[in-house]
Amino acid sequence: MSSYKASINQKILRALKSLDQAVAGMDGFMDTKETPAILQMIGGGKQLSKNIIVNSEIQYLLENASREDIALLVKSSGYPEYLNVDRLWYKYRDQLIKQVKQEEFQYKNLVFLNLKHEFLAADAQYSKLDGLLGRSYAELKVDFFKQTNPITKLHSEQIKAITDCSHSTLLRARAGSGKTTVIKHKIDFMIRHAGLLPEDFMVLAFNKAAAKKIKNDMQQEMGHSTFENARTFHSLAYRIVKPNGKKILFDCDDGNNAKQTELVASLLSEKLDDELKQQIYQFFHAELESPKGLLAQKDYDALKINTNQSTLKGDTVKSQGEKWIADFLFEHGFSYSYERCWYQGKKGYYPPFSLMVGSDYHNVVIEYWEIDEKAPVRNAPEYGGKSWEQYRNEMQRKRQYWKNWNQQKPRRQIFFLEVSITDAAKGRISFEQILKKQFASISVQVKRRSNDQLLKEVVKNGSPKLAKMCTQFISRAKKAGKAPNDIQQSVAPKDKEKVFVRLACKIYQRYCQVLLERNLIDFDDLLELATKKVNEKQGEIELTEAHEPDVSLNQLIWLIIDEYQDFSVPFFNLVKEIRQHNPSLRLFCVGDSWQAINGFSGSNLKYFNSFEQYFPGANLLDLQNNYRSQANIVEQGNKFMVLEPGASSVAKAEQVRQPIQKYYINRVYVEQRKEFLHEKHPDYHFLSSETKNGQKRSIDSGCNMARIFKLCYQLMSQHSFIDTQFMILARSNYQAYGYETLAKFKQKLKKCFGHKLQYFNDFDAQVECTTAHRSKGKEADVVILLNVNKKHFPTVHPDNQLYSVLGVRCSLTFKEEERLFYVAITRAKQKLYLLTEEGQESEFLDRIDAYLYQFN
Ligand SMILES: Nc1ncnc2c1ncn2[C@@H]1O[C@H](COP(=O)(O)OP(=O)(O)OP(=O)(O)O)[C@@H](O)[C@H]1O
Repeated sequence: MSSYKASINQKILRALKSLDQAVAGMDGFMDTKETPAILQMIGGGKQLSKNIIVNSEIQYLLENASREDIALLVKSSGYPEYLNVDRLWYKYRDQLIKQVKQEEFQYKNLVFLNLKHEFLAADAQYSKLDGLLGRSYAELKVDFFKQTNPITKLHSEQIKAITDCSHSTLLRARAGSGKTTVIKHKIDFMIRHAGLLPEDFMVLAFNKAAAKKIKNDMQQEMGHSTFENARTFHSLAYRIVKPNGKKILFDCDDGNNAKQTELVASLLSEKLDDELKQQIYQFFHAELESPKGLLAQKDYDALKINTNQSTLKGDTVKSQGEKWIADFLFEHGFSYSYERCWYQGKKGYYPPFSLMVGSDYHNVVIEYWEIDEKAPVRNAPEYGGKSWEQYRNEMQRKRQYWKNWNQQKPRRQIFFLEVSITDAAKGRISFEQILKKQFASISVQVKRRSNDQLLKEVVKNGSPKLAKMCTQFISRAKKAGKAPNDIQQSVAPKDKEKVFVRLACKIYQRYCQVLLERNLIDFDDLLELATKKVNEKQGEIELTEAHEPDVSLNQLIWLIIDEYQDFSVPFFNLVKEIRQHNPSLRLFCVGDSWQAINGFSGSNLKYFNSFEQYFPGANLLDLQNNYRSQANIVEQGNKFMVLEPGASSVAKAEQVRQPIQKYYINRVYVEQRKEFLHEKHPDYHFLSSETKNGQKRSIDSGCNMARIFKLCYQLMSQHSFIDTQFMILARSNYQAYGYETLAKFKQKLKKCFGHKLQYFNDFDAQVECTTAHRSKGKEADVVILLNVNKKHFPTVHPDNQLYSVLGVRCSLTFKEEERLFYVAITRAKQKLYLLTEEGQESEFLDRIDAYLYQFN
């Protein structure tokens, strides 16, 4: 018999004995030494009827055992024969239930009375009773909450978390399950029932906006006007360190490291000897090594499909072959447009390179083919989802397109040059010779620009990017506790990575020196200094500013951490140090392992997955329901993450089930023919132009942005402008042309609505344009996700390979991209639109049910 079953049987027998005696009219008894103490506890000083304990056992029996079970058990256990099970069962059952209910009611009232007056003290006592009583104490607290908040809409699973008082708790829950809601109600509840003050709590959020929202909601929604203490880790560290005299190297405590990047950029330019210039050139010239063999096949495939190569000019292209062409053109002074749109009917065709050679219009087009047409073995392009035959047919169509073009436009001839993987097979030098011959065949002589000129331009174009990469390198190295020398001594990386690591270490060394010389500290230093100071002062640290209520680290009662899945080494060290000196500080962490998306800033899921290891004796709680989104969105989110460990979510929101809609952006037609366009034309607002020297010219050739604006406009117009909240999400801030920030994108989108703008209640408040990363914790009725294309979702940035000495792995990056997509799609309450391009669909789209729609 399993030990579980044995313990149940024992419980039944014990209850049976009590039942027997209760029926015999005896006062209930319990042969345990603890009894008086327990009764004392429940009664809060008063002695309660012993029957309460006994009755809870009887109730257990009545609820858990059938008559047959009992008879069997009695027989097998050699229980006194005078016990007549039938008599007990039928004659006294109802009477006993009534009695039990009545006594339970009294008991509950007493417990509630104590909880009401002194929740924490009572809780400390009662929590020990769990297991001895008929039902769990946590459930009893849920009843208490409901009695004191009769009109609450909160679910029992949420109330359990709200009333939980464990020393360390991790609340695990998926998107939209009400984690933030629990935090707010927990503080509110404890203020009302545990006699705590707003300043007894500190909430740590992962960005400034989230901290501000919690603070505002606590003040306005929950009515605790003096609640101030919701902040980011960096703000906490700042308040601990109070770095008088030292200047802090950041703009805000929001992970925005613009000032740090600026400093690194200045170091890059001030130390620019010839050797460094050469190294920078070498870095941008080298292509990323294929990590085949170092990665599992699946990860390698994902990397190949989803990575770009950066070029000497500073843009990104899709393959190594394209990079070689781009660099060749750059080194030989050709300016090119990458993936310019040429129309095939209403559909766009985007050959990789369009050039103007000795002409004022694009007259040379270069294609790079990813198959070997002549090889006997018909290998399909390695990645791209097309068979050899499909690819070949497409090549033929494209060739025909240029033939037709030249026949139809004899005065605007296009030279169509083709190179392929066959030409690339013998390496870069041989490939460049072939390109030279191609140009010679159309009578264009090519000449390499001077070294000086090339170095100057590459350094100028590449420095901003390199500065960002070095900043990232420095920050990762610091978080990993590695000094420049440690890194240089570790295993030598390969080629491009080697050039980068050498360069980055040089800058890192200089960066540390400059910080010392200029008395500066950065984000990472700040957290380290904070931990040291808590140690030195043994936690006796005041956090407050003039107008705020006093908050001292050692007097805090509850530390609440939101988005705990993004916890990192420096955060853990700081929390551990604070608790060292305030050991009774309760820790309540909430998070979702499916939403861990901050690996790039050093967060590590180990703190979430092994919570009990880091906080021994911890209590783990779960929320299963999703209250935000309509059922289909919840189910598609679950489906997308099906291979990830952990429970999925159950839809609870009462909204109409609707399909997820997918749109091809390249099927949106925007009128751009001058003869049809005038200010009143409906498409006019979607186009973008700039005026230079009095001349108006389009900045959106191919109307790539116009299509996005038009589709967003059309989709948003399906909903009420008065009260709908819209969220437009992009993988990164960069869009295109003049819309290099999402703020600018929003300004333009606003203009697209023309006179219809008046129908919005407040366009700026109702429409949010942001990145998938920044959308975490937010929600909207309607979400439009842009660019659900290859190389965007997922963006497995090839640069990640450059940080492998610091433990960064492509496979981990890919997982993080999946989680980012999950975050993005689960922001939607009612409607989710996914915008993609035909032929460029993200592989993520295959993993959810999204249906293709189109506007006419
Ligand atoms: N019991 C409930 N009944 C109805 N709505 C609820 C309930 N709990 C939370 N909500 C609502 O569900 C939505 C999601 O809640 P909340 O933002 O707290 O979830 P979350 O777990 O923090 O989400 P995420 O992790 O995705 O940021 C909010 O609109 C909130 O008001």
